[in-house]
Amino acid sequence: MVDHQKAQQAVAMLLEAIGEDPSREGLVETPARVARMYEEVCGGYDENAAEHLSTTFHVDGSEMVVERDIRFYSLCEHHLLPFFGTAHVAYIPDGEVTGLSKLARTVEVFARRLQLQERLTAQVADALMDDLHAKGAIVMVQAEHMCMSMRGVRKPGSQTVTLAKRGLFAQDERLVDDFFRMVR
Ligand SMILES: Nc1nc2c(ncn2[C@@H]2O[C@H](COP(=O)(O)OP(=O)(O)OP(=O)(O)O)[C@@H](O)[C@H]2O)c(=O)[nH]1
Ligand SMILES: [Zn+2]
Repeated sequence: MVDHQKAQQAVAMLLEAIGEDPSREGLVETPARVARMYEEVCGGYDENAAEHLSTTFHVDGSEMVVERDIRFYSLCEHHLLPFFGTAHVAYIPDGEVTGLSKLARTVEVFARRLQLQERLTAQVADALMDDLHAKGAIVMVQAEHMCMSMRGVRKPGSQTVTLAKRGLFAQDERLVDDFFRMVR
């Protein structure tokens, strides 16, 4: 939960710090709006991947399940600027599959926080292993970081690609190749 009073004070101070007048008409409501925005974009702190992944269905086989092109928005913890792109998530079930939407929900749980792309990628893979008890999990994230596009090194369009492999995917390169074929 966001402390709205604290967030509003902080935003008002930031507006003053950049030379703005927080009391001018267009800005009067801004601290409250920004506090509400953080409630939404950092809502993942109040959520638990294990709850989403507890919706399961029995299956006989253990074939790979892939959910690809899951669009997400997150915030980089260094600059508080967005990074956004797509996640491809796959796992090898151990008798239980989860609802398809729960894979995207798991991405949301970890994206709606202050993040590093590497940690986001790893946390989704770890949740599939720990909470869904998958035999293997693999997560590939491709994203553009606004802190590299609109400021700093100013390289719009460059994409950061991260990969996390767990369980069977860490042991068998052929499974990784299958995954890459399926998400291409
Ligand atoms: N590994 C990693 N780095 C990130 C991520 N998001 C932003 N960064 C980087 O974090 C670094 C912070 O570097 P610093 O030198 O402390 O900060 P800075 O002076 O603002 O750096 P510049 O962005 O190079 O101007 C930068 O290189 C960013 O590109 C991420 O998700 N993962
Ligand atoms: Zn950044």
